[in-house]
Amino acid sequence: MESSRIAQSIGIALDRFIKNNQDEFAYASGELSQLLRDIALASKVVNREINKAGLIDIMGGAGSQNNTGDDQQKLDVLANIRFTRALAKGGEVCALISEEEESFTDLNNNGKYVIAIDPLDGSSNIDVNVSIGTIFSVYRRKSPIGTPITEADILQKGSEQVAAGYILYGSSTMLVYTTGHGVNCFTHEPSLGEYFLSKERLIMPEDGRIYSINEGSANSFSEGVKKYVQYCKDQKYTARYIGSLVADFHRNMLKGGIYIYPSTAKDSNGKLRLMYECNALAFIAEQSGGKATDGKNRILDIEPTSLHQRVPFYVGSKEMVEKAESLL
Ligand SMILES: O=P(O)(O)OC[C@H]1O[C@](O)(COP(=O)(O)O)[C@@H](O)[C@@H]1O
Ligand SMILES: [Mg+2]
Ligand SMILES: [Mg+2]
Repeated sequence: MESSRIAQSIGIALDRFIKNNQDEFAYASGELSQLLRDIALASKVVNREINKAGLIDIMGGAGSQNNTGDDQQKLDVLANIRFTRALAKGGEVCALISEEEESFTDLNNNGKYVIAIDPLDGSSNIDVNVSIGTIFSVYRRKSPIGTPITEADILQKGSEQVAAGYILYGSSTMLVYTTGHGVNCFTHEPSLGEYFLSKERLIMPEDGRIYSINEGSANSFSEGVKKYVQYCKDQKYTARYIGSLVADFHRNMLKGGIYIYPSTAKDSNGKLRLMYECNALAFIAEQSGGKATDGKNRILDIEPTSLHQRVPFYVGSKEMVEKAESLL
């Protein structure tokens, strides 16, 4: 009796869900389904390694820097290898843009999709056992199959995404994604080694009472940002900042809140990268009823000019983002 109740209580498995919803995909011919499965598989391998962090030698710096000047952590490099390998083997992806690689990587010339990925998000939290993540965006290639990858394939606006998602390696491991038909969340069941649907067509609260911003840089915030932070305090909102974008975003999407990484004196365009952090979360935010801008412009309308460009990021509950914009 007990096992059937547990079986009943566990939602539908990711594979089955992808299959059942395949017709919703643009160009539904199975490749995008396979690609999502490849990402899920790689995330399980990375998850297993993260769970053993501290026991196996994956803590600490890798002794190298990536092209946005961040010190690479061993797990940044390892996660990058795992996802690159899984997508190369899967065969659906022609080019991969990664935070950890200077330029894009050619994978399968007959692949129909281009992926932009932040293999490990929240690197500063790896060694201290705080939630971290992976972020990915999926685009259709523009150039004919079998021909060389072009700039048009690589530098696409966020509004061109056919799918986007993230994996949150937290108290439980979750895969959250959209293909433009709402946002669905899957939770990893360790003993079965499979993802199961835990939240379907998730809706972000229109308003909220949580604000997430690194006030350590407050001295270099613009007057508008200072005004909005003060407004949040006057409203007695709760300040929450994990320092892992995926984790802060996920909490605010469930509870209602706003995450802000503004331009600062140090980074006039903020810190976060358009192609493999902001576009994916902007797509998910909008698909769950939220909003994502750079303070003025819709993130998904920003024309990318380089692989690793940064943008100021205001994302979360619609009314909170609009309030922030009104004070900027
Ligand atoms: O320490 P800061 O300046 O607040 O920055 C934290 C932000 O930087 C990031 O760690 C950047 O991402 P990466 O770890 O992938 O480089 C975000 O996850 C996080 O929100
Ligand atoms: Mg990141
Ligand atoms: Mg990263």
